[in-house]
Amino acid sequence: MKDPVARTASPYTDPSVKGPRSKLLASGRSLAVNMLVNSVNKTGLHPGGVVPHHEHTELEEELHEKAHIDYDRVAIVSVDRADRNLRQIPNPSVPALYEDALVYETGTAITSSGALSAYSGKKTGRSPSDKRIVKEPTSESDIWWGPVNKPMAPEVWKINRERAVDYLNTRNRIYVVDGYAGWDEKYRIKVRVVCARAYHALFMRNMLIRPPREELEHFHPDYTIYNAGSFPANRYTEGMTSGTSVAINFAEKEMVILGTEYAGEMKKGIFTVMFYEGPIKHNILTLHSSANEGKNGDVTLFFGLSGTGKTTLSADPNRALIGDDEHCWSDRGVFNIEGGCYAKTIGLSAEKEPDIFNAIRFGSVLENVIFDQDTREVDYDDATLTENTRCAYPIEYISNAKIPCISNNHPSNIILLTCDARGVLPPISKLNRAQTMFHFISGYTSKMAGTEDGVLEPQATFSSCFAQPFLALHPMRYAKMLADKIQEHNANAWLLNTGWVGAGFSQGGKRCPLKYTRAILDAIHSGELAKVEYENYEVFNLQVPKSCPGVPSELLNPKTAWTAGADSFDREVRKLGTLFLENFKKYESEATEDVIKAGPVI
Ligand SMILES: Nc1ncnc2c1ncn2[C@@H]1O[C@H](COP(=O)(O)OP(=O)(O)O)[C@@H](O)[C@H]1O
Ligand SMILES: C=C(OP(=O)(O)O)C(=O)O
Ligand SMILES: [Mn+2]
Repeated sequence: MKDPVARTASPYTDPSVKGPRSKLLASGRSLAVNMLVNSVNKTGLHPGGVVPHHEHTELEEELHEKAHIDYDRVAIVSVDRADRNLRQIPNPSVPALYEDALVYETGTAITSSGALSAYSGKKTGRSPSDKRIVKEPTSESDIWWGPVNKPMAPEVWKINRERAVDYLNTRNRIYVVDGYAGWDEKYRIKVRVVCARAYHALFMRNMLIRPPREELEHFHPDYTIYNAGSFPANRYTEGMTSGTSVAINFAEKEMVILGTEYAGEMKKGIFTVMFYEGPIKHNILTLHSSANEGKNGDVTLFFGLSGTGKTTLSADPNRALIGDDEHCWSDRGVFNIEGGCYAKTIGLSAEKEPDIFNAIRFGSVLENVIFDQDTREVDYDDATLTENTRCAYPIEYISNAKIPCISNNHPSNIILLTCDARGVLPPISKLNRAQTMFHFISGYTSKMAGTEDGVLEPQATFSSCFAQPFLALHPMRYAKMLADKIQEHNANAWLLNTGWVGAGFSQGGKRCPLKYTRAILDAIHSGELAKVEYENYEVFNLQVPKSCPGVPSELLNPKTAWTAGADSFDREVRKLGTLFLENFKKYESEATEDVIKAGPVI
């Protein structure tokens, strides 16, 4: 008999739901072809939601009927773990999650290196415009309201929460994963994830810190995530602008996900919780950065938006990995928030990124990759489904990870990563205090295709603290904390452009080869780069080295590196400089004079 759990609402995860994908699967074509056609032909899907409207009405009626018959099940998910006909699987093992994912989630498979390959359906990146914070008295006056944190009325929260819980309760199997966020016991929060897909459960098992078995027995979560991502929000619910909704309620300490199966929403949701609780409760600074530690215990932080190189550059054979994405800086040092890494896999190769390549094995979750049906070899160059192909693995899969992921030392080097598709910012510049604050508050990068829904080509973006989509409080609050910490601990700061050199993306330049970026980092860590001669880079007034071991000197100054003509160079420099100045206007009233003056001069 067919297990009723397979009756999920998404044509991506259920062949019995009529949709483009199920028809293709029935036709017996290879997965790669199905995926290819499917990614092009999404016309059967409602533009705003995961499920075509005509398909979900029938399903919804059924769900409502069930909910009325057995309404007290709502409480089962939220309070009571007892099994009343419903299979709740608390903290399943990795093999058990593999088995369930393979049986109940169409398209899921084991790849040749032993990783679990899963598909997130229509959403293959985060949906920042569908993120909401519940407006309630305990957090209202602290939250930085605006385009990042849009308010959700408590009534709407209740509707969405109940919709998610009802949906989860109609599943024959739901998974409960418990873990910690934060390696420092003093500051960590206990997180519970309740979800319908084994893929999501394994993802969060990898990304949270895995408690010892005995600590799971009496685990009382601080925060609970209800992930009903394969079921949409009701677009007619007030305030819903699409079928996707990602909402956080700081008073209830809950998060509800509807209408997106992209697993990254969960980890970044917890990150927002840490951006809220860190400064408010503990006076610690939450950072969108990776971190690693040298043999002498010197810590480097790599701040940067998605795609700038946090994950890639923090995995360094000469340095112990503390974490690849989310950290806190307390008065005791730096700790990782997560128990795993979430690496981009597009273009991945064993030669260029051996640590990450070797981490893709049994227990790792590959997301939205294409693999050969016969050999199960993954084609990491295939972006058919998305540029944002990913792998989530436990941090101990990186052989030189530092476990516990915490350092009692304060950072010696602060690296602000940017991926400038204009080729205007130098590959490396040394920053003084004021420049560090200017660039941290500005948070410039070129957003590349992939991680966020709808971004298809490089877009100049300014994202304060290199973390705007995740900030809970006003950016200046974090910036001031950073300034104090840098001052107190006397850290060096650098601006490192992992983006285009020689010319911009639109003039046919190319991205700085990874080997040069790594050589720059080696020179920073060995202390050599601090000793070379520097020159001033006009307009931006950045100090750039005249030489760096392992890097062709002509690449170091964009003016000498530029191959597309002096006119276009001047134009691009001015354009980017102007964008910086315009963006900074909104912070001028709160920034000090020296920081305002540290920007470009045109
Ligand atoms: N010079 C470079 N430095 C860092 N990453 C680079 C460079 N050139 C290409 N890349 C690629 O850019 C991507 C950087 O992404 P990632 O490290 O995941 O960023 P983040 O963790 O900040 O989101 C990787 O796919 C990496 O292979
Ligand atoms: C998972 C993410 O992190 P990053 O791209 O910074 O690695 C994200 O931004 O969704
Ligand atoms: Mn990353």
